[in-house]
Amino acid sequence: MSTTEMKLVVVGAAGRMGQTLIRMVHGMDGVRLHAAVERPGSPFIGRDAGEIAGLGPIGIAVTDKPLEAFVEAEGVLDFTSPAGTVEFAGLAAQARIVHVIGTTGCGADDDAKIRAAARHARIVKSGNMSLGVNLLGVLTEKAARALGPAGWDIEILEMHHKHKVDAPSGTALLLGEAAAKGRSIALSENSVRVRDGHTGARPQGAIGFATLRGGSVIGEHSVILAGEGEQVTLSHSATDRSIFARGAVTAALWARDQKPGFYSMLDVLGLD
Ligand SMILES: NC(=O)C1=CN([C@@H]2O[C@H](COP(=O)(O)OP(=O)(O)OC[C@H]3O[C@@H](n4cnc5c(N)ncnc54)[C@H](OP(=O)(O)O)[C@@H]3O)[C@@H](O)[C@H]2O)C=CC1
Ligand SMILES: O=C(O)C1=N[C@H](C(=O)O)C[C@H](O)C1
Repeated sequence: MSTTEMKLVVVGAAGRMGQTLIRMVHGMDGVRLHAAVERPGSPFIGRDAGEIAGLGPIGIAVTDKPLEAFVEAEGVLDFTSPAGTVEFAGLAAQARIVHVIGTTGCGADDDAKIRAAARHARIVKSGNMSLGVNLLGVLTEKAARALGPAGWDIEILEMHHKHKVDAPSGTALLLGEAAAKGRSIALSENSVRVRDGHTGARPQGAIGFATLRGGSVIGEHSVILAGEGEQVTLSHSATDRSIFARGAVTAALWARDQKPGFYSMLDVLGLD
């Protein structure tokens, strides 16, 4: 068990999650902000990370040199974009450090590269870092298993702020995977992600997704289990982004003492 403060780098430091992470790392025991990174050409390069996050100056200027930041650090907190995350995973592997990935919308090629980086980096990746959503995933798996493969239809509904660029959300997909696991089926072969026009009747056993976007909603997710004459809804509401940042820092501290590999928040939280 490590006893010194863990030195963490926040990438995407000026983003919604980047700023939340800087405030969380600044206020938490056992961790210290080592560096803050944005892409070359960003107007935030050279500015004080604390000022951007609303803390006032903390003496850490935002840099566009991630590898220089990583080699002297122990972990990186990454809520950026799929392309950024693939690049940062390679650099975290070179630096042999922890890489906590909250970025959503990664494709199969991105995920293959991230898993390759996990030969040398300790990577924790999850579509949602909050305790509540990971508990909801466990409950969804149990409910899907208990209700059996047919008879009850599963629909996953999510709503997020108008700036979100990927759909369905990483959380919706995490919940879909949990439902599929409970039913012992592959989500990729049993999901309906879009409906429009004359769709025909609902395929039996499908897991459906519906996406809403608008305003400043941080994250709303419902798993609707629809039977004949009755319906069960399991849901989670995020009211503050600090739930994701707290989970990410918890994951970094946990991964510090693990072997290189690819882990999820279920491993971190002991829920698997
Ligand atoms: N797993 C979880 O618990 C959560 C996951 N998320 C996910 O985190 C991601 C970020 O969300 P959010 O903070 O709202 O988004 P923002 O757009 O507010 O922030 C993203 C930041 O990352 C920067 N960035 C993107 N690509 C790169 C790159 N290649 N190199 C360096 N910096 C880069 C952006 O810079 P620029 O503006 O220049 O592109 C921006 O500053 C999304 O994928 C979102 O779904 C969000 C909340 C919780
Ligand atoms: O983009 C967001 O904001 C969020 N993204 C994650 C997702 O795609 O599920 C997690 C959270 O819901 C907020």
